[in-house]
Formats: sequence, C-alpha cells, structure tokens
Amino acid sequence: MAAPLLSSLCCRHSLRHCSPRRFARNDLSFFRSLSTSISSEKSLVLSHVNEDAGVAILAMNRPPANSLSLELNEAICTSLKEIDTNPKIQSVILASTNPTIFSAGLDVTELISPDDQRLPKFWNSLQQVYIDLYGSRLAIIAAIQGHAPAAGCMLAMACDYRIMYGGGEGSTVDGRKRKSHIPTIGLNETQLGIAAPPWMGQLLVRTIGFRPAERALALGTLFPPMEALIEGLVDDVITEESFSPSADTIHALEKLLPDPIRNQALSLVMQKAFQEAELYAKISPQARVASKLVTRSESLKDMIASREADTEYFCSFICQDTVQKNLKKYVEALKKKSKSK
Ligand SMILES: CCCCCC/C=C\CC(=O)SCCNC(=O)CCNC(=O)[C@H](O)C(C)(C)COP(=O)(O)OP(=O)(O)OC[C@H]1O[C@@H](n2cnc3c(N)ncnc32)[C@H](O)[C@@H]1OP(=O)(O)O
Repeated sequence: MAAPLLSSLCCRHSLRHCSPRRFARNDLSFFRSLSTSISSEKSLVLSHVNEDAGVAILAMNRPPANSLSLELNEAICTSLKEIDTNPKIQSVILASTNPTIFSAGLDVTELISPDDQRLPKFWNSLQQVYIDLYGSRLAIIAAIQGHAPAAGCMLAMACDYRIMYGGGEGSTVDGRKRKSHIPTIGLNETQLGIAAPPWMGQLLVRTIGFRPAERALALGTLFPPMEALIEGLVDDVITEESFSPSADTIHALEKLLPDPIRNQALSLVMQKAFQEAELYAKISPQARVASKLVTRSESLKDMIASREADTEYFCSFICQDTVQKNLKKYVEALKKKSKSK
C-alpha cells in the first residue's frame, strides 16, 4: 500500500544522487543464503522476503564492523526500495550479519582527509538512509544483536521497534563456546571530538526525552542493554534466559531462512524480531502508516528542508584542522585496540 505523504516526503532529491575475522565462514551461512533473493551492490546488504508472513529481512553485510560507507548507505536504500515495491510486505527486520556488531556507525575513514567530491555525497547518502528508514511505509524492526554506536544507533532509532541482545555467557558458534559480549548503543560522537548533527540529536530527544538526551549527547554515553531499556532507547532486551520463541516462530523463521542461525545472540534477536514483525504486519497498513505520520512527518519535513545546509555544515566542520586531528587520534586508538587483541 503506498503512503502518499510519506512517499512525497521521502522522494529522492537532486542531491541524492567474509565473515568477520574472528568467526568461522559458515557462521553466517544463513545470511549468505539470503542473497539468493535480493542482493544489492557487492552484497553489502543481503535481503530476503517471505510474502506469506508479509515480512522481509535486510541484513547489513560489510565486514569487519558494518561501518557506514557511501556504498553501504546506498545499498541499504536500494534494498529498502526494492522491498518497498512489494505490496505483500509490511514489515522489515533490519539486521546485521556480524554476530557482535550491529553497525559501528559512520566509516570513520570516510571522514579523514576526505575527498571534496565524495564527502558531500557520503553525507547525503547517510541523510537518505535516515529519511528512507524513518519515513518508510514499512514497519521496521531493528534486531540489535551487537554494538550500535553513533550512526549505528541512528539506524536503530529510525526504525519502529528496537530489540537488543542483553548479553550472555558463551554464545555458541558451531557448538563452541566463545567469550560473551555485551553490546552498547548510543550517540557517542562527543567522544570522537565531534557532535551529532541536529537531526540525529533531535531523533534521540524524540526517542528518550529531552533531559536524558541532553546528558547522553554531551557525554557521548553508550548504554548497555538494560540501561538502554530503562532510558527507552530500546523497546526490548532479550537474553537466553528471558526469551524462548514459540514453535510457530521458529518454524516461520526457518521458512524464511533456509539455513539455521548458529550464533545464539543472532538467533534470539532474529526470532524476537520476527515475532514483532509479524505483529506489525497484521495491523491495517493504512492505519499503521497514518499513525506513523502523526509522529514523524513534521520532523522529516524539517530535516529535508535543511538538508543542503546540513551537508554544507558537515563538510566544513569535518575539514577543520582540530576535527581532523581528533578523528585521526580516534582511529589510531581504534586500530591499536584491534591489533592488541
Ligand atoms: C556536523 C558534524 C557531524 C558529525 C557527524 C556525526 C555522525 C555520526 C558519527 C559516527 O557515526 S562516527 C563513528 C562512531 N563509531 C564509533 O565510535 C565506533 C568505533 N568502533 C568501536 O568502538 C568498536 O569497533 C566496536 C564497534 C565497539 C566493536 O568492537 P570490537 O572489539 O568488536 O571490534 P574492533 O576490533 O574494535 O573493530 C573491528 C574492525 O573494525 C574497524 N572499525 C570499527 N569501527 C569502525 C568505524 N566506525 N569505521 C571504520 N572502521 C571501524 C576497526 O578499526 C577494526 O578494524 P582493523 O583495525 O582490525 O582493520
């Protein structure tokens, strides 16, 4: 069902122009199999649809961290658009093929010594991801099995419902125990010496309220799952202990995914996300979209109106010497941490 206001709000503007190292290849086989359905540029995004359930999955697939490059942003928009054109689909699960990282936010290498043609394109592609997710006629469920800092948190906030993995002891990969992971989520930009752009900061305000957002933005707080739940940044937190899917859900998800999900955290969030996606898919699309417009159309209109100015500000801000220095330091620390493992 087309949603005229959302479609017109979200029309493209003229500006728009392996597995992770630490996991075995076949850990992600179930997601790879999704590429048989729809896959976009270089399979940076894998997607699959189940018309009977009215549900699709869109999984980000850019190792090692699903950091948002120009190409990944474009692939997300392309896949979402393809799913959107299928009138039988009402819900989408936004997921990640990486068991411990939902998305590490912007690809920080895009920001360092940037190319002056690519930088505005890159920023426009991120704006477009936000517009397409936030203004979609589809109900989008974020399956947050891993870390979601900065623009990774923005992706989740732009969805309709957020399910986060609460961490646990020894998720299994191919039957082997591995170190548990406790994911975090939040807008941590100030920790990089930058500030979240107004539309992203306002999205946090709308999600968790003014004062908590003001403090979280200033400190660049990354919330662990239970704190994120208490703040209202996510809607549900699940662990191995707290959630057992029904046999129907397991069966329906199996039908959607030809290969079983071996990673426990991924499996749990996908099962819960599927339950939620089915719930949304059963609501009258017209009524659901109309209610979404009530809460989202004004802020989307404002964001679209200020898009060009936002891009100009972003580009000039990122190119400042002090900002470049801070970003370089941050990336060096990130690489050092990664090497020391
Ligand atoms: C007007 C101004 C507007 C400013 C716009 C602001 C808007 C958005 C800002 C952003 O989104 S900036 C990005 C913020 N992201 C982060 O701070 C996250 C950084 N990453 C991490 O903290 C960790 O990687 C993690 C996500 C917690 C995962 O930790 P883990 O230990 O599992 O993995 P690592 O070993 O740290 O990383 C693996 C691998 O990925 C590379 N990498 C991680 N994050 C990024 C990234 N954001 N961009 C590019 N690359 C990233 C990391 O360097 C490792 O690679 P190798 O060094 O092993 O090659």
